[in-house]
Amino acid sequence: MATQLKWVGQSVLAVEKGRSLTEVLPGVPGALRPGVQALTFEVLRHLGAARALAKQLAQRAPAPPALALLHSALAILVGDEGRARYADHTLVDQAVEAAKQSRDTRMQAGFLNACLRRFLRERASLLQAIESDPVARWNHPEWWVDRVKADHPDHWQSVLNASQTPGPMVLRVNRRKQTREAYRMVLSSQGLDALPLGDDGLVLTKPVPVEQLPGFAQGSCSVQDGAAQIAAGLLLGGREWSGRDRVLDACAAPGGKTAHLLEQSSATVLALDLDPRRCQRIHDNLQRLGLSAEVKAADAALPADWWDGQLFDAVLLDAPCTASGIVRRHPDARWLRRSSDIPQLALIQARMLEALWPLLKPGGRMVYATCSIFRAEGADQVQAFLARHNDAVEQPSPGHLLPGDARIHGEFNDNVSGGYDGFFYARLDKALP
Ligand SMILES: C[S@@+](CC[C@H](N)C(=O)[O-])C[C@H]1O[C@@H](n2cnc3c(N)ncnc32)[C@H](O)[C@@H]1O
Repeated sequence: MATQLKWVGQSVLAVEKGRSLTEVLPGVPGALRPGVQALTFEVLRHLGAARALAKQLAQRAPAPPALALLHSALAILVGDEGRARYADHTLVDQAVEAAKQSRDTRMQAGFLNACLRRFLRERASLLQAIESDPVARWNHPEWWVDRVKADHPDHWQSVLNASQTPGPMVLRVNRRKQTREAYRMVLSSQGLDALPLGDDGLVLTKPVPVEQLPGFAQGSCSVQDGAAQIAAGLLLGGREWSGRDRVLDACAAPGGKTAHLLEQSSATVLALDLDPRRCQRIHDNLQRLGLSAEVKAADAALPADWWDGQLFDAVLLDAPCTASGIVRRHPDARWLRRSSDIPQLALIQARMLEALWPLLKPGGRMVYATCSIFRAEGADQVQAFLARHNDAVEQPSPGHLLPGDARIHGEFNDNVSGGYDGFFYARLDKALP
């Protein structure tokens, strides 16, 4: 366990320095990676409390590598999963061993030992001392807590709590290969229980590695949260689509929603993404699922560079955003983001909406989506767009889906478990002249 903790400390240090776990985790030795990932997620979910406790325990902070290890051990000691998995004294012993394993932290092993043992002795009073600190209480940066309060005054606590719970593993059944019910039976025959969600979704009662999913390599299903699975039906619902219909998926990589559009319709899809490496992932996903689309690496906000001049029947704009809705799956995001990211991203989203609206046929439809809970990237963005375009007609849409409590979302709520990621959806139809 000491070696695992050493890697956890290094991963947390990398996040504290501004690197994302998606970049960092591939550097962890393969055999250790699943355990290190699970523990690092646990640490990041309790980093606010751990930082506040470390300040109580050490008047002068040690060098960053030792501080990251101290934060890691404290976060595991206060987190529910860590407490369930390890006896307190074992964890402290192993954290001290971890410190001894690295040149960067070896000199601080004694200091770490003293801080952690003091925490065990004085746990109740130390936890009381940090109680009124919002960052320690909610384990998100203060600006984030304030923003969620302002944007969702009736639900802010449940939204912040939802970020502390790992999301369920949700599959999207490839309806071109089999019905959802048929695939559910196949899963069940292999001892995997799942409940239906939305049009094509199955929520596994217990997550498994994708290699254990029957037919995964042959394209029977994909892994995609229930909230992300709403896009295709919202864009395509209520009419038939043939190969003559042209659909643009403007920010498509890695191709989750592109594939769902193709599984649900025969429309001709153009999938764009700015990042050529991520475009390769669209190709790979479509190939595995037995689907095809035209894929282009291009800037959606600059149609002059890639558009052939033919109007689209439908446009999906799944815009780049803060990803504030999916923090339960990416617990590093809250510590990496800055509040200034919100207006910057909102400006990019507004530019994309402006650039793509003229490419839509009169009578055509656009779905604007972000995996964000912030209103500036959702409801406010769309209201501003509607004020600028009197040919845009807002259709019934889910609006802001909040993680952890989707029961508040009326007619779009088929999510009895409340298990969606946070998302925003608006469907805008272009009026006929
Ligand atoms: C939320 S992700 C899309 C997820 C995707 N729709 C799916 O369901 O798998 C946003 C994507 O937008 C891409 N992107 C960012 N700026 C862009 C731009 N100016 N033009 C096109 N794509 C862009 C990013 O590379 C990223 O892949």
